[in-house]
Amino acid sequence: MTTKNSIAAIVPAAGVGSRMQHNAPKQYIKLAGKTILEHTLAKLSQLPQLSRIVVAISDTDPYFDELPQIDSRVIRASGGKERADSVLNSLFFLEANPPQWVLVHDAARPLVNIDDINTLINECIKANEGGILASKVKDTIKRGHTYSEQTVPRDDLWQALTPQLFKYDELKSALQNALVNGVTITDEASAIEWANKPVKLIAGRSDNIKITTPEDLDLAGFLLNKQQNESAV
Ligand SMILES: Nc1ccn([C@@H]2O[C@H](COP(=O)(O)OP(=O)(O)OP(=O)(O)O)[C@@H](O)[C@H]2O)c(=O)n1
Ligand SMILES: C[C@](O)(CO)[C@H](O)COP(=O)(O)O
Repeated sequence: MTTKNSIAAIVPAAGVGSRMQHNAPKQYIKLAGKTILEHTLAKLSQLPQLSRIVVAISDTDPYFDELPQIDSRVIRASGGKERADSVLNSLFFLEANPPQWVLVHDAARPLVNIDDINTLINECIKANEGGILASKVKDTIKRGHTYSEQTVPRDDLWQALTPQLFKYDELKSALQNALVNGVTITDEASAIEWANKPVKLIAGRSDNIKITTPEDLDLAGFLLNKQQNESAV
């Protein structure tokens, strides 16, 4: 029996961080005194409406179990080959006692704003539709490889962020069907779109960056320190 409007978080944290070119997966890089994953989990622990926080971790990850416990709701699940596989594994992990909604948030996005997450949750539950945090594209976008072939009209272009919030049953079936059909899935919304279901776009702060390459670290470290100083006041 699924509790109405119950929400479980899923945190994909099983990547290797190849683009970061670091000797450990990027989610374990320390910024402002804690690992990126600890910062992200500390953010989600500020959401009382989350029943569980499932963290998808590689089975060969030697770091996660060494971290201090952030929140009693945090549970380790097995990651997968790709991000979508890690999310689907986490959905299967929850199937014995499924929530109504799942909030999927990248471990690599520790800067997320709590008010943005609450807005996403409130708007989606009010509309009874899934949705994502996204930020309007601010730059001119070009399509091409080594030469610009096209300037892409940007009036209705958004950059998808996380969290992404969807009904448990809808996301599980959409992800399974998309992956079985060989569809490239880089976020949960792309699976939901493939299933021809609506995805609400909720404007979120553009400093909710995904820490991906080395040049992201200085900015992320500065912003995490700033957030910690602000919350200490
Ligand atoms: N098989 C995977 C791959 C990625 N992720 C997670 O998905 C999030 C976003 O993915 P990305 O930024 O691409 O992380 P990596 O895959 O680790 O980075 P890279 O592509 O540079 O290897 C990260 O928190 C990452 O840990 C995951 O849980 N399982
Ligand atoms: C889910 C995501 O963060 C939305 O922008 C993005 O698609 C993850 O992509 P990645 O290549 O797995 O980092």
